[in-house]
Amino acid sequence: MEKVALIGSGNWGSAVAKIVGRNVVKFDHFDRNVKMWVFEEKINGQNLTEIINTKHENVKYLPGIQLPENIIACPDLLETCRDATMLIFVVPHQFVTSICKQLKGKIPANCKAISLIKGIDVNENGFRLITDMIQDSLGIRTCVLSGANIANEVAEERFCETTIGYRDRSDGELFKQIFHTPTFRVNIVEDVNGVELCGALKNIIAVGGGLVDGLKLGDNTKAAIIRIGLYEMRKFSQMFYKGVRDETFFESCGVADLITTCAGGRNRKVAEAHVLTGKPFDQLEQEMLNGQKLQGTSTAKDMYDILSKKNLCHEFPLMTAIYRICYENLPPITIVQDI
Ligand SMILES: NC(=O)c1ccc[n+]([C@@H]2O[C@H](COP(=O)([O-])OP(=O)(O)OC[C@H]3O[C@@H](n4cnc5c(N)ncnc54)[C@H](O)[C@@H]3O)[C@@H](O)[C@H]2O)c1
Ligand SMILES: O=P(O)(O)OC[C@H](O)CO
Repeated sequence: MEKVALIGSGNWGSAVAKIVGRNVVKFDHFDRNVKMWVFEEKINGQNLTEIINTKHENVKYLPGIQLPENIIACPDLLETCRDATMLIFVVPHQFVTSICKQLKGKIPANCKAISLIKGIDVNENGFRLITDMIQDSLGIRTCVLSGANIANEVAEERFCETTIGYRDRSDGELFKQIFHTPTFRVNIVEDVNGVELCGALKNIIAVGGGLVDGLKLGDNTKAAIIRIGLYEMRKFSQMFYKGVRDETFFESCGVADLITTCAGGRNRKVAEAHVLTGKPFDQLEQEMLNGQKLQGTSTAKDMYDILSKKNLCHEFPLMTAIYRICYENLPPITIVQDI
């Protein structure tokens, strides 16, 4: 019997909880109850976990969407994961290190994981993919899921696709069972690194998409940013991870996610507001996202740290320009002057 646990309950975590809660009851080999770890907070004096478990709605991060009653919100990370055999990591990437530290040695040996996180981990020793962090620190095989998946649209059951990257095909197929629905179509591919890098790097390009929207440069410019962005994403991925496949960039995790995120994502929205108001990104994140996290600016910084250390900035002019606009106060128009 497989037992699924969700680590995270933000906008995407809650949308995914709706899918997973409904899917596990369709198969005999899944336990029907799914615990979901919630980073506890008070909403009008009441714990968010209590609200989710009574109202069956995450009123802060996914308001208006009913969650299945077999999704059980839990404020204790170890309690959530203690007897799980399938872990779904769906938190902003900056929190993964601390979560893995807490889980080390505390989860069953037969556990498998999947990361729905779009970001990379950079420290003084270099950078790591989130799936590698989870796999190395917990000693469990880890897949990745990434695609053109704006959480609210997925939660409203509007048709879309997504991509699961696996190392072991049986893991890919098992995870597909808990995610695939007629309106959330899953394709599985044997390219964990490629799928994950697409999801992480597209957040930087989404900031670029928002900058050109704020500058009102029009659709041709936006298309150019998307094309150059896709080119730099593939170049970086294949430069650092030799097995990354060209075909992965044609999956939902690749070109489709880039289009969606440059059209309707949070990174795009906040970057546009940065141009229109002149306010810094961290202030706009606070003002506009109601506790949700922006990933694109911090990933742009992470990328710049990697590229500058390796003297490669000139090979990635778009990502470098986006970093400089976000962190060195360069005027937004330099996005089209420096590429
Ligand atoms: N929202 C989307 O449309 C979407 C879609 C696909 C992928 N993703 C990716 O999914 C991942 C999770 O994003 P999200 O949208 O679910 O989150 P979010 O930005 O909506 O919410 C932030 C979450 O972080 C939690 N949090 C705050 N402080 C914390 C701490 N110290 N430790 C642990 N958790 C803390 C909050 O409680 C909240 O659940 C990200 O990597 C994101 O890029 C998001
Ligand atoms: O809202 P964003 O910019 O974090 O993007 C959300 C998803 O990653 C789109 O697939």
